[in-house]
Amino acid sequence: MTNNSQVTAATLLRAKQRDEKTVWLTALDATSAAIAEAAGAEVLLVGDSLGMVSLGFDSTLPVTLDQMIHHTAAVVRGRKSAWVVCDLPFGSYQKSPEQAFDASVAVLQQSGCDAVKIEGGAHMADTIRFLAERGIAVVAHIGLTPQSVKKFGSYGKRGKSKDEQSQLLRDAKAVTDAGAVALVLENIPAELASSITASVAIPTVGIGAGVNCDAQVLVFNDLVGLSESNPPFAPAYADVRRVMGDAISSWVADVKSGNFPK
Ligand SMILES: Nc1nc(=O)c2c([nH]1)NC[C@@H]1CN(c3ccc(C(=O)N[C@@H](CCC(=O)O)C(=O)O)cc3)CN21
Ligand SMILES: CC(C)C(=O)C(=O)O
Ligand SMILES: [Mg+2]
Repeated sequence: MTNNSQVTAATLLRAKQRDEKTVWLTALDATSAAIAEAAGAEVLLVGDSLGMVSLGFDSTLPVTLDQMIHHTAAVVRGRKSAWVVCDLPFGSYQKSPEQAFDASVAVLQQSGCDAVKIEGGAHMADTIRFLAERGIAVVAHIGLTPQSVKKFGSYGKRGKSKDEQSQLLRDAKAVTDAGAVALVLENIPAELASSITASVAIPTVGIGAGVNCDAQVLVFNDLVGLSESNPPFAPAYADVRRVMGDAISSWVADVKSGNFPK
């Protein structure tokens, strides 16, 4: 899937059916979108993790719908053919299907993105169905759901007990039946992610969920080594934080010593 045609939900479904991996990456703005897409990312997820990696919050809870729209519109301006998904932020969709519909309409109209993502399983199935029946592409997200960190108290692995594992399997089926077009599986055992992937028709997108998912996603800043620290499941493939720091400190030294401009 490396041509320039527009990526759609159907592209991702076809890839699952052909057993081809797809690559998702978060993007924050037009620059990160262009870099990610040029390097081969097929889906750009404007994750609410941007509240932590770009906006300096200590969780994703303070992120607002307007902030998500602002960043998503920039990502849309920076992409060429990638599918752009916007995380609906905490508080913008949990109250009712109608509230989720209004938030989705605002995001789709004001940013030009392609799909919305919501956290939650069986308890969000009515909302997913409400949106899907009205023509909205919805990505679901189960396992570790960071917007519930105040309830669970940590970002630890989910699906460790048998009970939790069967609940997550039920969640995956419920969001699939409700019409979700893809399903993010975050920080769950690889074997569980593997059985979920085999038991649902829609593509699964793993982050900390092992190799047997249909797609993988990471947070842009973690992947390039720009974050101060990474989750245990997110390896840094470069040390961009050091590269940037070195460039800036060389320039600072040149300014101080009168060697800039030359
Ligand atoms: N930069 C960044 N990358 C992410 O992947 C990310 C964010 N931010 N912000 C929102 C959430 C939070 N995420 C996290 C953060 C920490 C762990 C982590 O350290 N997990 C440990 C256990 C931690 C604990 O028990 O408190 C683990 O072993 O799973 C996992 C996911 C994933 N998401
Ligand atoms: C890591 C992905 C799945 C996410 O929800 C985010 O970046 O906010
Ligand atoms: Mg998120």
